[in-house]
Amino acid sequence: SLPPSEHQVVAVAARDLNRAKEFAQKYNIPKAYGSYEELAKDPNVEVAYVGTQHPQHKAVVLLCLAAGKAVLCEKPMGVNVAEVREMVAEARSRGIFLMEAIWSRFFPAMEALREVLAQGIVGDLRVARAEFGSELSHLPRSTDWSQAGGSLLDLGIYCVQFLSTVFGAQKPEKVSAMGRIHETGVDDTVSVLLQYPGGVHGSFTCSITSNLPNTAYVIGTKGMAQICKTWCPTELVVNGERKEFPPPALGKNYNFLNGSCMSYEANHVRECLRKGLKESPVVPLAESELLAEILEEVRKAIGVTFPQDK
Ligand SMILES: NC(=O)C1=CN([C@@H]2O[C@H](COP(=O)(O)OP(=O)(O)OC[C@H]3O[C@@H](n4cnc5c(N)ncnc54)[C@H](OP(=O)(O)O)[C@@H]3O)[C@@H](O)[C@H]2O)C=CC1
Ligand SMILES: O=C1OC[C@@H](O)[C@H](O)[C@H]1O
Repeated sequence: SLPPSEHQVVAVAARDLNRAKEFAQKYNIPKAYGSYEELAKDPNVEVAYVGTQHPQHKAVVLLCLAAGKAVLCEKPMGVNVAEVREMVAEARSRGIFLMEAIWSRFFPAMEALREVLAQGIVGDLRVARAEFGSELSHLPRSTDWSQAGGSLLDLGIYCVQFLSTVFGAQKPEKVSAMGRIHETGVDDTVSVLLQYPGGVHGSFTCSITSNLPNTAYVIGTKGMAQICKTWCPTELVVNGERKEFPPPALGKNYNFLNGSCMSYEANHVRECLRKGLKESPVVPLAESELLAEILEEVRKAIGVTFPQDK
């Protein structure tokens, strides 16, 4: 969907060559590989987008960094803090660009919200809340404990990143949580309360079995700003005034809502690379580590561990 003079998908890899070929043929991608290693060696690949399931992110990210590729890795970048710190350290030591694909931050509605907050239109902040609950039984990975399933890492991260955006990537002073645990051992539904510096409160609920309203809002001394669809917002309401930001209409089908908006983060990565940046100012690596710390603290509070935590 982006100008070929700026973005070209030059290769795709899967653990199975036939599936990679099938995908390449469907999307007119010149090269298909039967392993991630082969893609990482391809000199035509400048940036690797890692879209494996959560536990496989780290291995593929490290592989691509070692091959000198800039990396855009899907959220959550790691299953736990240790994984994220390892990837961040590797990218920094090699001086190679790495970004966690928190695509929400590149939606025009989120950019508009950041502007509203910067201008003080809702006054001094007091409370922020986010929700992301979606019945995900159609996604086997969502309840697969071996694949670090559950709501926190998959959906809760969007809520935490929203609160972190609102509260300036500050570390919460206190976190308390309660969770409903799925029969497979993953977190099913989790509600979290966070106290940020200055006595301001953040809270969120995430769920893989309940369809929640999925709005996110921030309230200050002069009013309220609210976005629809916490993870892929196309609407911002500020003190009752609604503004729409329709997604690019590309006439294609996507597996997930507002899929055409992934182009926003791809454009951002290109801008960062053209400026010679080694990380994104919008999704800084230190903030990816902070998000992982918060998610891990919540998992500990509700008693959920994954195989990758050993
Ligand atoms: N930004 C967004 O809107 C979205 C982001 N995501 C994120 O993208 C990532 C992928 O999600 P999604 O596309 O739904 O995942 P899928 O279930 O489609 O799996 C993606 C790939 O992961 C690999 N994989 C699957 N199962 C295993 C396994 N057991 N062991 C090793 N590798 C495996 C496969 O790669 P191969 O082809 O090589 O076999 C598969 O193609 C997740 O981290 C998720 O958080 C997901 C949806 C939306
Ligand atoms: O990132 C995501 O956004 C949409 C959800 O349905 C999906 O499971 C999640 O990975």
